[in-house]
Amino acid sequence: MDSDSDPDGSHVSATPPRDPFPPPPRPPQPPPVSLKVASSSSSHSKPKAPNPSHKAPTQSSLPPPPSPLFTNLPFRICESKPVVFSSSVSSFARLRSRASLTTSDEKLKPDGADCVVEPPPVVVAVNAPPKPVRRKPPNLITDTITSPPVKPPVFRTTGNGEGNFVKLNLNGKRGKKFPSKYKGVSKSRSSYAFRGKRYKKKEADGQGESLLEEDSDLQKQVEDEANGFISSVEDAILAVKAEASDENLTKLLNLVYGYDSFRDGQLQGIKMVLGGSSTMLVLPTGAGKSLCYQVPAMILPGITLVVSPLVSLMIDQLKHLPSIIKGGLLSSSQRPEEATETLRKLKEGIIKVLFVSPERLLNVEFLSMFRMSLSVSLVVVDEAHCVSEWSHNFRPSYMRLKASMLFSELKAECILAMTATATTMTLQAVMSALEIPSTNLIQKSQLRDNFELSVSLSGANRMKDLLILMESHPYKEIRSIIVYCKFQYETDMISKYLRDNNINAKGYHSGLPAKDRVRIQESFCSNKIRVVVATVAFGMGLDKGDVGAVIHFSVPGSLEEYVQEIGRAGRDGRLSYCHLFYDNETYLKLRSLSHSDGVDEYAVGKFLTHVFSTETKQHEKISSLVIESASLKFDMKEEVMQTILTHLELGEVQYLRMLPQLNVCCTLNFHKSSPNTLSARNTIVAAILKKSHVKQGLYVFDIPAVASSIFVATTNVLAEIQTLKMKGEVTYELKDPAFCYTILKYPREICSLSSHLTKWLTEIESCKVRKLDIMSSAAVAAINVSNTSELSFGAKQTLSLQSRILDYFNGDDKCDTPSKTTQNCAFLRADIKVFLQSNRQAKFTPRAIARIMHGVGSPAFPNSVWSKTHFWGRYMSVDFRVIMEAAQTELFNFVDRNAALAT
Ligand SMILES: Nc1ncnc2c1ncn2[C@@H]1O[C@H](COP(=O)(O)OP(=O)(O)OP(=O)(O)O)[C@@H](O)[C@H]1O
Repeated sequence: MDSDSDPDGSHVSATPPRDPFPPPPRPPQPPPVSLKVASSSSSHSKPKAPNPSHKAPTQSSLPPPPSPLFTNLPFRICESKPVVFSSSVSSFARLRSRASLTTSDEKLKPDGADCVVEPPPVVVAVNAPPKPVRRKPPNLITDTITSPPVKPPVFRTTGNGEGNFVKLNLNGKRGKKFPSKYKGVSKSRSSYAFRGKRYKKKEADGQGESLLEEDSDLQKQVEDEANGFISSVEDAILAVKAEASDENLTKLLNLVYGYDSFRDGQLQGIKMVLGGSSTMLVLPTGAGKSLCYQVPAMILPGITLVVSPLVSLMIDQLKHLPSIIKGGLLSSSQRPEEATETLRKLKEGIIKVLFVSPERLLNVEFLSMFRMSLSVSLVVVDEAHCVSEWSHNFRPSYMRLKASMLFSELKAECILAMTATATTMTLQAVMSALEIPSTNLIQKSQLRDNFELSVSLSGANRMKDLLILMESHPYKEIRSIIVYCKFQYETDMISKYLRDNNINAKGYHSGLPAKDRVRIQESFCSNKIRVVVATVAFGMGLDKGDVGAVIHFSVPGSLEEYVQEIGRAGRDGRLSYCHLFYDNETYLKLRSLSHSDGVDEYAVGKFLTHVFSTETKQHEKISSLVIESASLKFDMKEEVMQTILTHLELGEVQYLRMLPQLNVCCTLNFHKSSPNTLSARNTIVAAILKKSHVKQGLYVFDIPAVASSIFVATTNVLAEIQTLKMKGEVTYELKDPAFCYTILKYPREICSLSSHLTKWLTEIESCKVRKLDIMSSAAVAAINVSNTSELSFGAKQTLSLQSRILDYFNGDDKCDTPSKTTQNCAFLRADIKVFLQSNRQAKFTPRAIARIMHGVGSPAFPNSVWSKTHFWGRYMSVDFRVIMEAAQTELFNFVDRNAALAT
């Protein structure tokens, strides 16, 4: 970790916060002692009521904090003339030199005396008119005023620490001691340790005994404090159980989290859940949605299951659970021992909140465990927009989270779906899948109002523009910054460029080893790294309060993505800066990439024929589809095939049932007994011998085929060969990851099914493109805001983007936005003709040709091969559909010409 910090970084982290009246820090946590432990203890010393004078000063009780005005944007990003899409865009550097002429910047520094910012006159709350907001100043590195000391309340530990995360040893630091149960009471502990040293010396002086007594007094005091804390939490829980009043809930909140009041929407959500009503909760990023399931989890009798799309997100959420709530995690990427340990704790009733991936949740064994012995009070669907194919982040596995399944299989009593970014259409889809009545929607503004949003038009000099931005006020003073890019290579390139220019930056993307990613995130959170240059892989669920700026190096794929990413900034409520570099080339590149998941009816038909082709139409037979070869054969990405299969399982007709993914090809080597001897006493080995072919003395077979032939599950076959391996009888190797499924019903005709599926997938593809167009048009509109009224250019850009975002989330996102692609091109057809003639050996579809013309690879036409063609990416600016139509015509002509030549 040390290698990540450099002199620049340590300077950044050492600088005290600028704000003389900082918002209360995340309150200290109580000692990590579970309710279960507490209930066995009878001697509770009642806690002292937290002394109000010990609380951190709240915003309302203090003079208004200094805050910059909108007009303090450091530069005028662009003149208010319409954007012209050409490569010769105005450079940011030139724009900045124009900006330096505006004098207001100098006068209105963000740390300047008590200026209170009036909020922009835009409705930011759906249900409420805009209120004047007192903005907190941004987090800056040049702060010189130290914060007033904040005395922690008595029973809470300092910081949230590692909480449950460490106890479950999820960080993999095996061999390290678990932190002390009373780790939180750090002061007492350290003085205890110190005294331990003194004790040795004093012992010699004959004073050891009295010190020993003193130490045990301290230990007792710590234990009493912990017990007292638990006792008061238990009392507060009992009070809420008796009456879930605002007062009782607020008491519990204060006790466990140290917060004085609930934020907008929290109390409403908690009460709905406690009342057993399934609820859809839409609150902005950083609004505190997690609290809406954590508080009920303390009250409700059964387990709270939290379904999350990403393991990193789950780990983060587990880490942030208050220590009083015992949590656990189950995901498919876990080691078996970890999963076993979590399951044990679940069965013993130790775990109250279980984070689980959707795949794991729907695992047959998992479901049966719940059915048999565990009761689920609440199922939380986090990032619930993933349920809908109309969201920016659709996950096929989330499609399985249907209310019918959650209620019938898990016997869940209530569902809480949460998101910060969902359009009306997405919300409808989510609520319908989860059977949440429209009356149970709690929706607040989907955008916080502490962002200063800006956009500039950029071009070939984007890196330079970024550097200029980061070296100008206020960015140069901001302590923590995230720069979002679209491509992995950009993160390395830009972070290096920034480092070369003395900015402490690190690149982050999903291609990095997990331990490096964890290290970078930790270094960023502890301010050892100032700037993280990341792809979308960074930040989901990241709750670092003092991120002062988010910069988009490239246009995001949708307004949802933009809102999620800027949502990492200003989570402490302070004013934060979000700048977006818009460039036409990236927009076109992303638009092309939006077509990479598209499919044709022809390919879907071929795929379905394969899925439903079994020698004998045998029901309950386990079929498999080897991912790599199928992907090549049908020219479809793995996710697309998974989406189709999931639809076949969960659509109006259930054609099949998905089984866990598996490496299906097994190569077996017999070592001790001969294969025939073993098969005589083992039915699975007998079936293996029947279904294998022998290659160089090794038996090669398909696991699902063997399992089907003797009517057992694939897991039984795997378990058996594993047992034989333990006995030294065999060794084996597995390969070919595959989708496995059992057919329940054969479609009457493949044609109409493939046409129906293609229509659905094409709508999803168009939805993706439309989202990018809407994002792009919002950015361009902000660049083009006129600068005639008294509002500053920065304020106008903020207003422009805010209103676009809110309109989008509240309105009809199906409306068409004019595309910036060209609809025709004189040489297109002639070029396609030449392309076909020079690649006679390949079998193209119109889509494959359009992808090549757009410079987008696919499984059957990979970049590595096709980027060498002269036409690669040549028609990126021409609408994809226009190219497909031209390609179709030319393909027909090509076939006709060849047929004519042949006759
Ligand atoms: N009532 C409250 N008062 C003060 N702080 C709060 C309150 N509720 C939550 N918080 C704090 O707000 C921060 C953000 O909470 P949380 O991570 O739950 O947000 P979120 O809505 O899930 O955001 P995202 O959608 O971006 O993940 C946390 O640090 C949390 O402790």
